[in-house]
Order: sequence, then C-alpha cells, then structure tokens
Amino acid sequence: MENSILFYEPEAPYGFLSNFAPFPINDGAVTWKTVEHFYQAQKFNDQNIVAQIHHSRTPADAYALGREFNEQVRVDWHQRKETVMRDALQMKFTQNQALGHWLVATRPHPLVEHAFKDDYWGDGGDGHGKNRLGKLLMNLRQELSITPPYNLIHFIESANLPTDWGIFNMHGFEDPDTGIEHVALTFGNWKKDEPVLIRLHSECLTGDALFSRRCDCGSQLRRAFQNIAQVGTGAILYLRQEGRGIGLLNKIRAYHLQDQGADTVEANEALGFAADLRQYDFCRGILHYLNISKVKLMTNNPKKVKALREAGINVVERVPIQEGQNIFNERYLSAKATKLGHMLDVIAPI
Ligand SMILES: Nc1nc2c(ncn2[C@@H]2O[C@H](COP(=O)(O)OP(=O)(O)OP(=O)(O)O)[C@@H](O)[C@H]2O)c(=O)[nH]1
Ligand SMILES: [Zn+2]
Repeated sequence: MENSILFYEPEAPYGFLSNFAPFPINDGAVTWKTVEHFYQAQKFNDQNIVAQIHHSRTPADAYALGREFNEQVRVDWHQRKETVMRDALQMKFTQNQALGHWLVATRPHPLVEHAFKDDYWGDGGDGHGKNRLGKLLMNLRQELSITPPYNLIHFIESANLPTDWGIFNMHGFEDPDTGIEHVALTFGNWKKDEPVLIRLHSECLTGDALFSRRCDCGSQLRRAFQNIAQVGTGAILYLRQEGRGIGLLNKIRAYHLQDQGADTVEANEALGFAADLRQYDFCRGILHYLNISKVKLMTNNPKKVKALREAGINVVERVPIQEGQNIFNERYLSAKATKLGHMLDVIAPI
C-alpha cells in the first residue's frame, strides 16, 4: 500500500513499533523487558519455562525459547494469542507515555510489520501476509487518537536546540482543534513521579524576541532557562498565546490604547476582549508526553496554577519569577497585580 509505514528492526525508523523495541511493560504482577518477552511467556503453563523467558536477556532470546519449547505450548494458544498481543500493545503504548503520542503521530499511514518470516503478524515480506500486528496497532492508534490526553495535542517531531544555557530538546506539537503550533523545551531527565521545574510561557514576540521593556516576559523567559540549567532538569512549555490570547496585532492595538492612558485590562476590554483569553487544558497532553505528573511551576499567575491543577497536574510548588521590573512596565505589572491577581511585589501605584 502506498505511503505505508513499514517497520521491523527496533533500531530502524519507526522501530518503536516493533515488539522487540526496548520498552518495558508491567502486567500488574511482573515487569517484562519487552512485549516479546511477555508474549512468548504467555504461551506456556509451565512456570519454569515462563521464568526462563522472563529472565532472558534479549527479546531474541525470549523468541528462541518460545521456539525451543514449542511442544509445550498451551493447547488453547491459537485462540488466545490475539487477545494476549492486544493487551501487550495496550500496556506498551500507555505505560510508556510518549509512545502513545508517537503511535498517534503515525496517522494516517497504514502500519505494516515487514516480516519476511512471518505472514501472520507480518506481511510475509511481499505483502501476502495478514499483518495482524500492524492491524492491532492501527486499532489501538484509532482508540488513543480520540482519548484524552492523546487527543488534546498532537506530537509532531523533536530536535536538539543548543541555547545560551545548554542543549535543550525541542518538541513540536499541534493543537488538533485550532492547528496552533506549540513547543516544549526539555533539559535533563526525570522519573515519572518526580516533581519537575517547569514554566508555562505564553508567547510574547515583543518581550521574548524584540527586547521590549513594556512587559516582563523576556526577562522571565531568560530566568526560566537559567533556573532550569542551574537545577539540571526542567521544561519550558512555550505556548503560542500571544497577547494573552488576542494575538499580536490586537496586542499592538491594546498597546496603542495604553499609550493613551488605558491599562492592560481596560485596553483588552475596549477592544471587546476579556482581560485574558488563554486556555491551558491542552498542556495536559504535552506534560503527559513529557512523562511529567508533578510540577514546580515558575509563575506569578495564580490562574496558571489553578488551570494545571484542574487539568489533573499536581502543582507541588509555585516558584515566583519576578523579573525585569522597570519604569516602562510598572503600570502594566501593577494592573496585573491589582486586576488579574498576579502575585507580584509591585512597588509603583497604578
Ligand atoms: N493583551 C495584552 N497582552 C499582553 C500585554 N502585555 C503582555 N501581554 C501578553 O501577556 C502574556 C504574558 O504571558 P506570561 O508571562 O507567560 O504569563 P503571565 O500571565 O504574565 O504570568 P507569569 O507566568 O507570572 O509570567 C503574553 O502572551 C504577552 O504577549 C498587554 O498589555 N495586553
Ligand atoms: Zn510580554
């Protein structure tokens, strides 16, 4: 089939789809090194054989043991094997969180296990095979693509990003509803339940890229990078929510009104917008992809803490990030403190 994704070797492109790929699964009692270890072991009632397969060093060893004891395969194996494989794939792609997002990202391409020696699970090398593994993966992909958090954001691709504070990993996402692109920058590694230092940073072209002193964004972004580099691990979710969600040109219109005396909230409202249009629920999908469930959030904005908690993210600590106060942004910061509830030690009156 044209534009199919052919996979087989774990080290090759799309190798993460292979049952030999090094992603552990836990069946509630035991952790198995790979899907192949789990699958081969389910063939047998004899617990000695199961133990030998469980401890085998590689998936190839597990596969060979499954062949070696072929005479002792349970009599009902042929009826059971599809259910066993489906359960194994469900565990693999939901317990290894990024994998589920990678699987969904393969849409709409057909998935084919290009296995010359296997015309049941694979395509038999020339397409005559049943490709049952590819079909189970496509069924799971369809299921995940309509299930939170996989349907909140679509992972697209990752790349390295050398910065002034070290080499970060950049992960690109697309909001399936709006098409808006978002970026997450990660540094270092973390375990699943470890609290991670993060920043939800809303895009501010003027502050982040044009060195504006009208706001505190650019200083906060630099501080977020510094803090993460200092700690050694962390993530910056760079959210395309320019202008608190009203966009760049409307923000310039709002600035124009502020040049004539309005404050940052009055200007939004004069343009017919609420003070803050930003939504954060899609961040749950990004944090799920990054395997982050507990955060130390760098923010002065209580709404971001509330939004993440409502999205089921455990905000264990708020880390203040008061940076870049100056004569040009003191009115803006005062308005954020008095009208938007930001936790700022702002010195100047409105
Ligand atoms: N509409 C509007 N948006 C502004 C104005 N000044 C800055 N912004 C936007 O406000 C947002 C600031 O985002 P952040 O710094 O991530 O968040 P915050 O809500 O200030 O809270 P912190 O996390 O404490 O920084 C950016 O999208 C800016 O473009 C303004 O006067 N009007
Ligand atoms: Zn700004």
